[in-house]
Amino acid sequence: MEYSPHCHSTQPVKNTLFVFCIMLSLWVYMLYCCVGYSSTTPSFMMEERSSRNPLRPLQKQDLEMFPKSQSRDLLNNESDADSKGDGWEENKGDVAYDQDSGVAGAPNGSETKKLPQAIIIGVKKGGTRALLEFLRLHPDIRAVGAEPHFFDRNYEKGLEWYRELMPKTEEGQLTMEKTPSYFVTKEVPGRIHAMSKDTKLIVVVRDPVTRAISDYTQTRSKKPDIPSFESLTFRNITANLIDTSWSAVQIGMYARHLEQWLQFFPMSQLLFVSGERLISDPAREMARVQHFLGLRREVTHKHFHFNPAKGFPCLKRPESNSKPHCLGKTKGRTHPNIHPDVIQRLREFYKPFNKKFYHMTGHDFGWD
Ligand SMILES: Nc1ncnc2c1ncn2[C@@H]1O[C@H](COP(=O)(O)OS(=O)(=O)O)[C@@H](OP(=O)(O)O)[C@H]1O
Repeated sequence: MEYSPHCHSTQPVKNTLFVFCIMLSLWVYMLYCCVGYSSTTPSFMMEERSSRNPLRPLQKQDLEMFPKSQSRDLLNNESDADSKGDGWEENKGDVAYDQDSGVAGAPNGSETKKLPQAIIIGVKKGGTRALLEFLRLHPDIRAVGAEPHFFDRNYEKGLEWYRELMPKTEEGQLTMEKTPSYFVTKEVPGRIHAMSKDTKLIVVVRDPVTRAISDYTQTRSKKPDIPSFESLTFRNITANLIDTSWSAVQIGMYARHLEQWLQFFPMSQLLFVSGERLISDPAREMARVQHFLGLRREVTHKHFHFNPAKGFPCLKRPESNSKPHCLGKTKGRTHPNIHPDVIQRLREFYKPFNKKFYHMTGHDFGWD
């Protein structure tokens, strides 16, 4: 056998090649792992979401619609529990009232998402949630449960973004939403008019003094250390000067805000619902609202059951024996006792605004 020097000289090359191959395999394996990990990241997010809502994967709009911090005004513009659509206390899992879930009345092919034809534009703490939930009993109304805040906080997202938030409707059904801050936001009337000059506007109004206390009570429930209602009410207590820059006071100057709306809409397109009567005689107030919306009177006294312990009407389904459904704990909070002199001073302050408001609307709400 012939000895080959060539054979000896190729051995180191083979070794180097072998090491190179192993390193290359390791490198490819590591690369594969990295790509594999990043592709699983979104599905982790979906899993987390789907454990809470098995019907729908996480969507971009879920992250954008209610940014964590919406706070602007330390004392009043805090993100409200109601913004998320704080519904009925006892109907968790009750599909009959849950229009957003897509479970009740499964959509058929003819359903589409439309921009709202009617909007509850205010006022904060007026009883807007109760009104929206009462309206949702009507078969010809579909409403988004959460407050979209499109015309005041999300306008730059565009009308398509807004339309996407709406529930699907069939021909002849009305689309609605409620965002109580619209009534007091200067830019909103013009923006709603630009969407549709025919939009019907509903305002639930309540005695401005009680409304201010309700507003303060809500803020204090989240920030217990805020100053007293009395001290926030006055700009200068010795001069007896009311602080009109405090939004709890400012929102109740209804006549001022209404003037802004009347620059864009005729009075006939606005309906003022009494927050007080929505509690004492909900069926009558609902008859007015349904008439204004051009709908059959479907929601009637049969749907309401007054709960004496809560002091509010709750909803019942006339056709069933199930327990009436009441609004959740964030509605009907106990108000703090306010010094009677401060109440009296606020009453004097609001008197001219109320008088003007009664005159403008042609309706005495009986707050004075
Ligand atoms: N049926 C029924 N059940 C419970 N609560 C009712 C009802 N009807 C009207 N109200 C009154 O609604 C007040 C809250 O108003 P809003 O829903 O407009 O508040 S919010 O602006 O959306 O946070 C809330 O105010 P507070 O009592 O001050 O909490 C209620 O008085």
